[in-house]
Amino acid sequence: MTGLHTADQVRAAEAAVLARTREGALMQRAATGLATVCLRLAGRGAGLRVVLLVGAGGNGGDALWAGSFLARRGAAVTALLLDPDRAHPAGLAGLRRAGGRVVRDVAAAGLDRADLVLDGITGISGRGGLRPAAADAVSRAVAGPGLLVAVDVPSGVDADTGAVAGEAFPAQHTVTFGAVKPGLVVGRGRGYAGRVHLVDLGLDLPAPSARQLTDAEVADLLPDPGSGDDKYSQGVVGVHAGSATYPGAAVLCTGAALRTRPGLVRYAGSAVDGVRAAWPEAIVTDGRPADAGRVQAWVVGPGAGTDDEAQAALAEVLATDLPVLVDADALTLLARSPELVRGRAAATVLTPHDREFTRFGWDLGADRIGATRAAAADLGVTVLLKGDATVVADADGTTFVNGTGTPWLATAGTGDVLSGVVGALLATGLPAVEAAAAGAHLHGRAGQLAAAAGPLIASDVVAQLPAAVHLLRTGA
Ligand SMILES: NC(=O)C1=CN([C@@H]2O[C@H](COP(=O)(O)OP(=O)(O)OC[C@H]3O[C@@H](n4cnc5c(N)ncnc54)[C@H](O)[C@@H]3O)[C@@H](O)[C@H]2O)[C@@H](O)CC1
Ligand SMILES: Nc1ncnc2c1ncn2[C@@H]1O[C@H](COP(=O)(O)OP(=O)(O)O)[C@@H](O)[C@H]1O
Ligand SMILES: [K+]
Repeated sequence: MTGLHTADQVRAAEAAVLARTREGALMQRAATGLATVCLRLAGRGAGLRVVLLVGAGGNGGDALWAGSFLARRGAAVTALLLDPDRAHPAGLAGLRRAGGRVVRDVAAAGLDRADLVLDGITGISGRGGLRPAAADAVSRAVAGPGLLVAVDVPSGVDADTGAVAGEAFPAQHTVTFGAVKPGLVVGRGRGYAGRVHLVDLGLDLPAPSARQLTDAEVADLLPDPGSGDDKYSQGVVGVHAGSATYPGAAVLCTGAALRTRPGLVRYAGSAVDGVRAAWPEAIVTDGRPADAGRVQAWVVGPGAGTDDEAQAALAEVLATDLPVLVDADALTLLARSPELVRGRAAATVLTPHDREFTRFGWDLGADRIGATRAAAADLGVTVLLKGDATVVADADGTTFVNGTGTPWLATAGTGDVLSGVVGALLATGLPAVEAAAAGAHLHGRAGQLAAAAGPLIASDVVAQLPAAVHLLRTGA
């Protein structure tokens, strides 16, 4: 598990270490880790042309100390001071002692011929978009040839939310200290962080504010059937999806449920012919959900339409004492009568994309974790907010950020596949927030496998689910 810790959590943990170590020791530990990653990425120290973008705070201090370390390894290091009067004094003196050059004029920094640019403008205390001088230096760094490495957090990115208010440093790598911050893996910040490298500072951290699952953890949530299992004991999932006009959603959702946990999938709805033809393994009825037979969880909504019949089916499954996943058209219906889920005793999982999310009247600003948590608390449900980094939150605040997937998943029908995957996991009896987070992880891995063969369509993701389960278990 990767724990995601907020800036305040890291600051508090750092304060405890600062109180018992000599001055500067923690920063030098961070800077040594940073320089070590830089040497690995660059492949050499000798002759390396390094430019440090140095802001007014501790983040600039890290860059300066890492610069002295690199200079001692033979690198030609230039520090560009963006706020010269406030540059970290000890870090600056250290760099000068190591033979580094210090400039105030961006034109003199050599960004047009740098091998490596270290962004030490702002870290966890940065606020808002970059100020003009910093923004100018960043755009020159981007135009130049150097590898772009952010120190702790890409400057201009909010460490907690990933919000980017103006200009920001588009890092290829981010070397972060003590803990991974949420803003590096969610929202727009994810795109600015590039590959994230964690330098362990030995901090005593509290419980993380959010978590990212690993392959092995998701594999543990998907145990193989045992000798005592039969087709019912692994959890039976019911799917109410599709319509005569949109049979595809029913086929994708049912197929995804079968490919995730092929015990038994029951389908109820008007796309019955299409489902039967595609998946002879499913047990189908063209009647209402109540006619389908016993299930342990329901998926309702993909392609199901918003007519009276769809409304009745939604009300019917929500009136059961079973876990229910509400997606797509059923979200449009639910947004009109959210009282249907308030106070349900069994779990309800909502899987909106951005437009479906705002239909509930919830604000979706730049803080996707905060918005998802607030929505979950509002209705007392589990919310899975889709996106390039899908966020899952429970009403009690438990939060996961998904770390798998590919932009190729931005294609019609992949959301229907996700519903089937999560529905199947809900039927196995997993707590809703774990089923949703594990389902998003598995769906993303299946998408990555499908994308490896070229542009993917949603049925490719269904086809790759068994291989993705294998990958989670074996790493291969
Ligand atoms: N205190 C310590 O011993 C340690 C500090 N660490 C580093 O220190 C950082 C935190 O340092 P600070 O709290 O001093 O603050 P930061 O270095 O994160 O930045 C705050 C400074 O940047 C300026 N600033 C804020 N927003 C800006 C914007 N939009 N454009 C331009 N400038 C802006 C402010 O004037 C402020 O002085 C961490 O991210 C980490 O890199 C690490 O070295 C770990 C140890
Ligand atoms: N840029 C992206 N990068 C990664 N995954 C994405 C991206 N855009 C969308 N996805 C994923 O693709 C799926 C799309 O779901 P959805 O919008 O409901 O599509 P549909 O309704 O056509 O099935 C979600 O799982 C979402 O997280
Ligand atoms: K930075």
